[in-house]
Amino acid sequence: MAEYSTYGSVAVLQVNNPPLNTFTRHVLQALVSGLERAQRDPAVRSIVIAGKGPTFPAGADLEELLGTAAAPLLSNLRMVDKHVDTCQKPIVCAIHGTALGGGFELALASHYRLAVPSATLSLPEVHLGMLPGAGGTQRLPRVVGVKSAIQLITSGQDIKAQQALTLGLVDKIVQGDLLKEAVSFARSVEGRPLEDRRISQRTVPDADKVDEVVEATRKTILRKARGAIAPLTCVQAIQASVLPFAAGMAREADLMTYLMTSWQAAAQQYVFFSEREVRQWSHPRDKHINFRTAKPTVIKSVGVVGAGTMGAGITISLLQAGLKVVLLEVNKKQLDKAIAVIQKTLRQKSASQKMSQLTTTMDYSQLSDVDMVIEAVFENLRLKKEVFRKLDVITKPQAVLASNTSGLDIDKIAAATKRPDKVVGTHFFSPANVMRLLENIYGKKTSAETVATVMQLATTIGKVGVLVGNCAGFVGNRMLGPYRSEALFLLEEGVDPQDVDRAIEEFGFPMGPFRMTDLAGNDIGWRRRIEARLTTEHGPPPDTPALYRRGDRYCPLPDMLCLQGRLGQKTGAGCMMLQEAKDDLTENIYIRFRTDGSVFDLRRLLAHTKTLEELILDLLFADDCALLAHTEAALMSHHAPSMCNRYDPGSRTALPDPVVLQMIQDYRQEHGFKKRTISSQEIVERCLYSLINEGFHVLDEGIASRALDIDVIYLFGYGWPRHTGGPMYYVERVIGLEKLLRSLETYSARYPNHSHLQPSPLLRDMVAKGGSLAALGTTDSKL
Ligand SMILES: CCCCCCCC(=O)CC(=O)SCCNC(=O)CCNC(=O)[C@H](O)C(C)(C)COP(=O)(O)OP(=O)(O)OC[C@H]1O[C@@H](n2cnc3c(N)ncnc32)[C@H](O)[C@@H]1OP(=O)(O)O
Ligand SMILES: NC(=O)C1=CN([C@@H]2O[C@H](COP(=O)(O)OP(=O)(O)OC[C@H]3O[C@@H](n4cnc5c(N)ncnc54)[C@H](O)[C@@H]3O)[C@@H](O)[C@H]2O)C=CC1
Repeated sequence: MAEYSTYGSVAVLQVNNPPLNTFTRHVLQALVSGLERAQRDPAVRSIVIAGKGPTFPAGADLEELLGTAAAPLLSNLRMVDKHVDTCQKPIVCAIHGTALGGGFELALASHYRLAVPSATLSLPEVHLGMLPGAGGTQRLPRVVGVKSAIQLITSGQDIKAQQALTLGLVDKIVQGDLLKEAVSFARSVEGRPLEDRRISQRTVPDADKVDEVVEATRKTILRKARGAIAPLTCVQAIQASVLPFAAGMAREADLMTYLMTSWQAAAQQYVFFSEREVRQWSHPRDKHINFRTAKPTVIKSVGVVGAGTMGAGITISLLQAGLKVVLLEVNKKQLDKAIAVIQKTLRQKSASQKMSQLTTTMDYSQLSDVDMVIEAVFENLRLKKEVFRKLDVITKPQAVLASNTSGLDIDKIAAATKRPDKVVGTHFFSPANVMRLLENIYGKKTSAETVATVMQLATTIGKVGVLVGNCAGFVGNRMLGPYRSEALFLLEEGVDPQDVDRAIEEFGFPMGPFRMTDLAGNDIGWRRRIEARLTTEHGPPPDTPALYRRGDRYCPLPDMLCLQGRLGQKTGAGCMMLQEAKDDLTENIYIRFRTDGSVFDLRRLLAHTKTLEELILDLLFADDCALLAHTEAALMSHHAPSMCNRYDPGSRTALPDPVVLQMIQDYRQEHGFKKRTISSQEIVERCLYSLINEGFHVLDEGIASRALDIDVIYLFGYGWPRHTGGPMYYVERVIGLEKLLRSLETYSARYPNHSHLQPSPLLRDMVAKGGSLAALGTTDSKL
């Protein structure tokens, strides 16, 4: 637990609690005993504390901290802190690996800190809904000042050894044998006065600015982490660091108690464990196929097909993980643009050597040797099937073929090949090199080995892989459907897009549904609806009532906006919406043939073709002309105004657009909707409860095996506020299943034709029988 040894006058205490040397009460007890022994022994003149194996202690053991052992754990932790801080013999911490939370706090309580260059320090408690409650909020500001301490503690960010040296958090970076160096360092400081080495005795350097700093940070936190109590409570604790040390510690302890008993801390700790538990996947339809039984294929090289937004991001992710990539694109201009984006991003990450792992091509035969292909071409089933047919012929037989489709049928794509067992969905999220989620979709014939391979790929590239079943939209986008529909229905009834966004953002989402659509592009959903024959490029399908599709309520507002060229704010650089371009439709929508440079009005072309997708397909496969459709499609949206908001040139701030507001008002009038005042609570409930209700359907159908899979998808792919634990956790632990059911019953009685408000049978059943979401699923839960 804590091994004691002596090297002449130096006592060495090595924490030995593999794999992370976390502090359990027994580890802490052993540390206390070791410290007492060292203090008692007159032959010992200095002490070194280190971690055995791969790391210095990574903090308190969460399972103990959250369970019944919390009280003895905390009291032992305080005892260690006291022993260290008051010790009359110099204590040197020798840091390697990750000194996190209580581990870093122990180091701060010591007199000297040495670290290897690769060491990382941090106080990540805020991510667990807590604060650094072992003196971290009091000692860190005494070293780095209140301003930096607030920044480091409220972000929980990593501090690399070199940065720690600059900040004065470590005294020396050790290049060679850490323990040997620490012992000799300890020997060199024996007998020196210790008072100025005790951080607790120092004063905060920027104490006079504390109120100013706190006020400024509060505003940032309220904007960035709306609804989360831990960051603001951390600030309160840090604010107390200007008081005498003992008073500050007492304040820290009170605030820690408050946080530890809050529902948000429990929610965030659930997130921590769920993020890890999704790796322990099992096949929802056959529990014998799971992470233990299925062996992944080793992937060393990956082909990426399509160098658009997603292809470029996926390529960056793969290169950063050290994989070889062959990036294929049919449009030379697009390929060049992607290469520039990849180069720039890798350069920013100081990873230019990774570019040597990249081959770019327009020739499919270059994919003959890769271990796996990830397809990221346009979202069109016919095109994807065509691409997979080609890949099946060209790639080696054992290669895995994955599609990045955001919702198309994996089985249909697989059927285009002679290796459906090797076909799988790998749904990345935009920006693919930033977003942590990888939604992996197995088809009817996907083999266990293929599933294991893509789940392993997620880990290899630093993503959180979640295994889900195949259905339209899979888990994430399928649940988003009802949420978006309900947001639109709210517009019909009287609220403005900005009201909906505000309510959802106040709940904690970084962006409401309308700002999100503006950013992603309103045309994405439009194309999907056109493909699903819910609408056409010219308006509702013939003989279709304006407000209904297949018997269900439908809001055509987004289609109407698209028809007006209001496609949203694209994520591309320099993209902005110009007020003057609003009504300029024909100029934006065109396709240019490279052969003679002639420009065709897309609207006129469409009049002779079935769908926009089919037109693009025809052009892609035509030999006599190279299509600039992608560029033109981007152009279309670059120049078009946004769906619901106005963006001043150079700004991403959404402003209400009077033209859109007028259009919604006219629409209400035309369809006889009476404007009424709707509360933020109703907005949040109708949008989020309908999304969560769909989550119950998803569980019922076995598309997701566990509620935690859904939570992880929403937390890591859709910006669901982390402090609430995810949609399913939130509804069960905070709202209550019974309340959800009653609310859905009320809303569905009021809106009987909003089918997504009809409570799911699983929800009804669970309320009737008192079931719990945590109990559903396949693996043993830690919680
Ligand atoms: C007045 C009141 C006084 C209150 C005093 C409170 C004292 C405090 O200030 C409170 C604390 O210390 S809270 C803990 C702070 N430490 C952390 O948050 C570290 C969390 N861990 C990590 O970041 C990564 O695991 C890490 C970077 C360390 C390693 O990452 P890897 O990717 O290498 O490994 P993982 O897959 O994440 O982890 C391996 C297994 O270990 C489990 N685990 C990780 N951290 C744990 C921890 N702190 N406690 C218990 N289990 C932990 C993790 O779940 C995983 O388990 P399996 O999935 O079963 O393998
Ligand atoms: N953009 C997003 O936020 C997300 C998109 N997706 C999915 O990823 C896929 C790609 O989306 P984006 O990157 O946004 O599209 P995009 O339009 O930016 O890029 C598609 C690229 O594929 C290329 N392409 C077309 N046919 C090709 C072929 N036969 N061979 C090689 N390249 C070909 C195009 O020239 C274009 O560069 C779609 O299935 C989409 O639904 C998934 C998650 C998020």
